Amino acid sequence: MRTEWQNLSVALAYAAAGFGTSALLSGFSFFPSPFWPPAGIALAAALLGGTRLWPGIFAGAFFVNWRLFGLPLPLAIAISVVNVAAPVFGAQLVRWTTHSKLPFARLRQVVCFVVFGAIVPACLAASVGVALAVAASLVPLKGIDSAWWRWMLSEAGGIFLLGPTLILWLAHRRERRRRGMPWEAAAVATATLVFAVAVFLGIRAPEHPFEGLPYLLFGPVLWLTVRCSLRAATTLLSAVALIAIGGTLLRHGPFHLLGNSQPLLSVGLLVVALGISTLAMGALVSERRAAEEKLMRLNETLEKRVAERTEELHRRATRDGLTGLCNRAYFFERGETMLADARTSGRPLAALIIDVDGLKVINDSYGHHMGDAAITRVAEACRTGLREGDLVGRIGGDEFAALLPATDEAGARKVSARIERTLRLAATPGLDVGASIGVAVRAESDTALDALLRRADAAMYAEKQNRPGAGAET
Ligand SMILES: Nc1nc2c(ncn2[C@@H]2O[C@H](COP(=O)(O)OP(=O)(O)OP(=O)(O)O)[C@@H](O)[C@H]2O)c(=O)[nH]1
Repeated sequence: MRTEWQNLSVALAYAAAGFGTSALLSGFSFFPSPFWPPAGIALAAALLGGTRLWPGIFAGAFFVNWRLFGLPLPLAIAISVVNVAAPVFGAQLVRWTTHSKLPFARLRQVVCFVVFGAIVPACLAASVGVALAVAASLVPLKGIDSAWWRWMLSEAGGIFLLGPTLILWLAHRRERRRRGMPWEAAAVATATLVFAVAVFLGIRAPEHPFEGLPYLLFGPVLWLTVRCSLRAATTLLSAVALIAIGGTLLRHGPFHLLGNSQPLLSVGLLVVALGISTLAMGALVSERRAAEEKLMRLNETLEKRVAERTEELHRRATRDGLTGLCNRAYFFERGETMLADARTSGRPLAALIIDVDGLKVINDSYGHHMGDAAITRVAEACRTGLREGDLVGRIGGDEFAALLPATDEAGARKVSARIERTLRLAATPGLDVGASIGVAVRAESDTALDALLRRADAAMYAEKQNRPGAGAET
């Protein structure tokens, strides 16, 4: 059902554009028309709808050729077939070569659109159309080349007049907006339209000061392309082109100064040149944005990796690889700070030295992996036995140290007992690990951590002497 409605819309749009064009151009010889906007409608339909919209294009073209131009039925059918075949073929070529219905994001796509979507269909339509017109004696043999150029340029002009604008509006692609952009677009578009009206409608041809004025239009149209959006730029281009056509038909505007007999073809050339420049510039802007976005994503990934690596390096520099506790260097670095804080505040600070019992025996009897497991178990017991805010580290092969802020000797002994109990509870068949723990508390004379730890070490040694035989069991 949707396809039928779309075909009907295409047919009506094509017929209305053909009707409007022929009404506008009634003062000119209409065959071939010097400007053909329905070609833009046909290309947009073929590009967005694919081959399924050919009946709509054919119906619109047939109405125009038969009823409006009054061509004999066979010629009307033949030219309508050309009117369908050229855009459908061109659109298929564009889709094959760009893999897109919206071929304006890359410069390569724009080149494909210009060549396959505009030049190829325009040349195809002009060649077959003029041949048919000559065969039907509508165009004299000696006027074949001018008819061909006129037909070709009118198709190409029609395509650039409406094609990209229709495609961009009908594709419903959401465009990224910048703050303030609508105001900027409105201001530039209004100024440009006023300028176009002044140049093409305001001044009659003989009084026109300068035939090059229309080329100033490149500025604002390209401005909109770069600063706002391609859709805004092509819409402005379509509006300016309609003003230029209207003014030129009324014998106003600068193109009558050129002394050529086909001023509308000059309008057509202007529209084609403006259209190609706008699409090319739009593609360059879109490519630059895509590159910037890619760079931003790369940057984010890189920053994430650097943060991860930094964290990893910090972990390796400060942590013991086997137990995950602070390593010796980091324990001393943080421990000195804790001692300094305790000295400043006058609060107690307790130190524990925890030494694994009989690790050598475990290693020798059961292998180093069991020795490692014993070390890990003691580390785990220390971790669970301590509070948050305490500091614990592995400062030697089988030796751990802990600093307990705001803790006196009695408190430290409780912690020591807790660690020993945890170790006893963790005993498993095959691995019974014990540890000797020495306790010391900060003295006023302790200016460095070493002194405090040495006293705790001596206490641990004394403890170890009292409980010989700690080690492994099977
Ligand atoms: N498996 C393993 N063994 C280690 C590691 N670091 C040190 N050791 C070993 O631990 C043992 C420590 O020996 P000692 O200082 O005599 O201590 P011990 O055997 O526990 O004896 P006591 O402390 O008197 O109970 C040595 O054999 C070291 O090789 C380690 O990371 N893994």
